[in-house]
Amino acid sequence: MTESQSLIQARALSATAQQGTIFGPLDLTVEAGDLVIVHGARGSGKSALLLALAGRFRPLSGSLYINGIDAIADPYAAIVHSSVARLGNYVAPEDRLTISESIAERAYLDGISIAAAEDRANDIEQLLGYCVDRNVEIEQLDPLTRVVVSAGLAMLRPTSVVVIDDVDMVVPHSRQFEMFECLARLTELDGCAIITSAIDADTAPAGSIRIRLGHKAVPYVAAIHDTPVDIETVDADPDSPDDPDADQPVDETIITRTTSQHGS
Ligand SMILES: Nc1ncnc2c1ncn2[C@@H]1O[C@H](COP(=O)(O)OP(=O)(O)OP(=O)(O)O)[C@@H](O)[C@H]1O
Repeated sequence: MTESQSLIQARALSATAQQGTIFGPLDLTVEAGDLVIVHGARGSGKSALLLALAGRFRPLSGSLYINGIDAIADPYAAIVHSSVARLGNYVAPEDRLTISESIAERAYLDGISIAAAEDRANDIEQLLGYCVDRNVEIEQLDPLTRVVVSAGLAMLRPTSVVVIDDVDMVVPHSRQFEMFECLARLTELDGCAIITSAIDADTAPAGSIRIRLGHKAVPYVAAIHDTPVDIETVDADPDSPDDPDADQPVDETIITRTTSQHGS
């Protein structure tokens, strides 16, 4: 059953629909503490790839291990090790619930006690160094806090892989570096990995893995890079608006890792 200690190990992973390739093929290795940013144009397959890396997309070609479990042969065993914080229009915290109510709802859905969920919420707040008023409704939160709370709710049940789609949808560009830093810090809670999607990844913090998908969900020749790799060192300075992948071909899947240390 166990192929490696990596949280995710994908080889030649791809998904295809009648219309053509949705994403891939790609090789990817994700370790504990990794923040991954899947980016690309609308329709490039970001949501589908996030679903796949959470063990919730079928059919897939290639191989995919989540926490050492073969997610293609045994998806129900694999999804126990992953959690979805936000996915397209299908999964998202309910706007009109308060934080307290959201914690209780997520506890119920994840089969843990409310007391255990509240303890975890306290641990998360301690890790991040700030508290959120539990009586505030989700829709009243500022956009950055809303993304971080979404991730936190998905981590009330200890998990290895958290996916959170469209993180840049509501958070202004000027705060995206801070948002990614918060998400990177959250990975320290259990040594999990957080996999996000965004249109751009120019605010990716140092140490994160960027996966740029080709622009079209149609057949294309993908450049496959075995990761983690240091294809290039990227200036993760939040003041630098340049997309480090901007000069790369747009029809390829490109995986890069910034400098080797988080936050360095
Ligand atoms: N299960 C599926 N079966 C068939 N086609 C699919 C499936 N999932 C996604 N697709 C198609 O794959 C393409 C990529 O969709 P996806 O939603 O993953 O892209 P995206 O990059 O997340 O887009 P957006 O930025 O708009 O959220 C779309 O054309 C979509 O219709």
